[in-house]
Amino acid sequence: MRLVVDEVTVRYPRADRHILADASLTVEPDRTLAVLGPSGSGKSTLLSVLGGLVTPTRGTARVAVAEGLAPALRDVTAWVLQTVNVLPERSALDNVAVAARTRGLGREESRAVAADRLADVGLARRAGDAARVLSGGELQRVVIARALASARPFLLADEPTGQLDRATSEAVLDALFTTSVGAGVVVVTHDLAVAARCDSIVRIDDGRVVTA
Ligand SMILES: Nc1ncnc2c1ncn2[C@@H]1O[C@H](COP(=O)(O)OP(=O)(O)OP(=O)(O)O)[C@@H](O)[C@H]1O
Repeated sequence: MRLVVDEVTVRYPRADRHILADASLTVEPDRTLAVLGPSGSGKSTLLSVLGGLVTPTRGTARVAVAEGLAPALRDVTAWVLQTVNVLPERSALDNVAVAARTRGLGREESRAVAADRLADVGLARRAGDAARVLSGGELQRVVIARALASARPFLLADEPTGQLDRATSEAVLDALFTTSVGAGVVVVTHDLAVAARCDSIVRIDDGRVVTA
């Protein structure tokens, strides 16, 4: 299974310019891909196209499968966003279990999956703590555990280490890259050190995706 963006142009309603223009990209399973580019160049927009949240004005974005009916982009992607969308009063475990529930798992099974994924990112001992008492780096690992708990084949990470210092950022990236083995991972970043840890790097240049 691959994610394929084919000559996609995106122009937001009432915007006076194209954000993406004939952008093409393939996201491979089991590979990590960094997307670089200046602020406003369309990195998050490209990620939203890959996640099926933004429909291209022209061109296509789709899941390509070897045989059978291709699933929708939304059904094969999970998001690692910055931590604003964590429920602060709920425990780390509850926050992660929510994603397992969306897979149709029952309550107890979801909690068991959540506990496993929190252990994967090194947070087993914080599972019962309310999200609001966790540090920024810990919260970001909760967000990764939540994406992993949804068991989607592709992870879309938008500036996953944007607000973290170097050491914390390294720990978060370790969690992301070691636990996501088997998934295709797309990481939008400004940080060259983050990009250097990925299998390949592209840049958005004047609306197009170019190999960096
Ligand atoms: N829903 C929207 N409607 C109109 N314009 C939008 C919308 N979303 C983004 N834009 C505009 O599209 C451009 C690209 O935004 P995008 O968030 O994709 O860039 P980015 O490269 O991720 O930027 P940053 O690095 O600053 O997060 C910006 O000029 C932004 O204002």
